[in-house]
Amino acid sequence: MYEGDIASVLLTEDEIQARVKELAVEIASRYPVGSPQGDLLLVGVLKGAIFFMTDLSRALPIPTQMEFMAVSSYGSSTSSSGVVRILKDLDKDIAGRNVLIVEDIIDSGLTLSWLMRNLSSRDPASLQVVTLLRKPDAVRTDVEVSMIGFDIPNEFVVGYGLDYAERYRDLPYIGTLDPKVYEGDGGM
Ligand SMILES: O=P(O)(O)OC[C@H]1O[C@H](OP(=O)(O)OP(=O)(O)O)[C@H](O)[C@@H]1O
Ligand SMILES: Nc1nc2[nH]cnc2c(=O)[nH]1
Repeated sequence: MYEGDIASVLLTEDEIQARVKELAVEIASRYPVGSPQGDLLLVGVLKGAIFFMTDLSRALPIPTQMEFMAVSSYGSSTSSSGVVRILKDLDKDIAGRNVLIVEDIIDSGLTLSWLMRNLSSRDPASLQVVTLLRKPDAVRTDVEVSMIGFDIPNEFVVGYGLDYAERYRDLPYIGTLDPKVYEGDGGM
């Protein structure tokens, strides 16, 4: 699939799945079952986190509920516009709940720091973040992310939910794109 478009495989399907299971154990140890705040509420950030969210929720040995929010700051470019837009808001009130934001990637950190501010203002009992991937620039942002799948180099990656111009999300692994794909698009 996508013959010739992928320059290198950064994380194989097996590596991703093994790490997701480890993260699930870590998360379960942080949230006691039967807490007065009810089941842990996973807030998946669409569209990129879709596969991470579904794999993680099924690997978690504790009951969870799911909400989704769609935000966009990239459009069809490979760098953040810096302007975060809500494309779909949560369906439910999160006041008093234990909320875990499920992100696919933290790159500039703009999306996450905006999300943290936005969701904190809705008075959850607790608000934490798990991200599958983190890039070097994200380390400089003010948001504390305690659960990280992989620290990756500063390269534009696709697959396992991550797209370039809406393509490649359906790859089961994470890889880098051959420059020929975005040359001429003005995206990089
Ligand atoms: O740390 P940042 O530089 O803000 O980048 C991270 C965000 O960028 C991607 O979303 P995108 O806006 O591309 O939307 P998508 O998930 O629908 O592809 C990704 O899913 C993160 O949410
Ligand atoms: N597909 C994709 N989306 C991103 N959003 C922020 N960084 C990235 C990246 O490296 N790849």
